[in-house]
Amino acid sequence: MYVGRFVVVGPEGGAYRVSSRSFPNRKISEREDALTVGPTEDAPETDNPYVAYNCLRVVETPADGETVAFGNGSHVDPIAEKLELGYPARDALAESLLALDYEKDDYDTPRIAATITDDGEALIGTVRKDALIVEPVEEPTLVATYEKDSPEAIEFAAESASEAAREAYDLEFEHAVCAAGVALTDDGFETAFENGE
Ligand SMILES: NC(=O)c1ncn([C@@H]2O[C@H](COP(=O)(O)O)[C@@H](O)[C@H]2O)c1NC=O
Repeated sequence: MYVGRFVVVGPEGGAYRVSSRSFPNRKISEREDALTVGPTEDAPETDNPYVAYNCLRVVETPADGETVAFGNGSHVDPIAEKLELGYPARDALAESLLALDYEKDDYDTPRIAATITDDGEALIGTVRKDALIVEPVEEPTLVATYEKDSPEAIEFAAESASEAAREAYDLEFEHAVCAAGVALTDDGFETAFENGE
């Protein structure tokens, strides 16, 4: 089954996977406190505005905590910036998803996102053409751009960021390209990525 991009999130960590039929020549790289999706050296040029973006950011909040935000597009930046300003995660997700709205491409591709605070409060969200959903999760939960476009529980056993990236990459959905993983540890959030090399 092809579900496009997806996030998995639970109170202890999560992952974001790029699956793509149209733009498979992409990889994740690390830049300061962000993981970024971008083209590989051999990727054909494109003017599609939706295929290069920060997919995961760890930010410090005014309350001296850390929160991680991840998702499938440019909305990850305003979510992270609002968290840095002290917005509740629910509001940062809802406002940013609604402001940018679903993608104006041939598929009306939904925007999907998740946040986890360092006290283990996890939220999942999506904005589709017909809905805005932001809800708390207590167990690993998946939302994807296509087919599985409402949050649903999923078995996800990863116990570290690199295991999360690997497990998301290996999930039985078609056209895996790359994946980012995050895990909450005693020292804060650790992140990792998997480019299938
Ligand atoms: N975030 C991404 O990595 C991403 N990759 C592709 N898209 C959008 O989704 C459309 C369909 O892509 P695909 O056939 O690879 O699933 C693309 O034309 C593009 O507008 C994306 N936008 C949202 O998921």
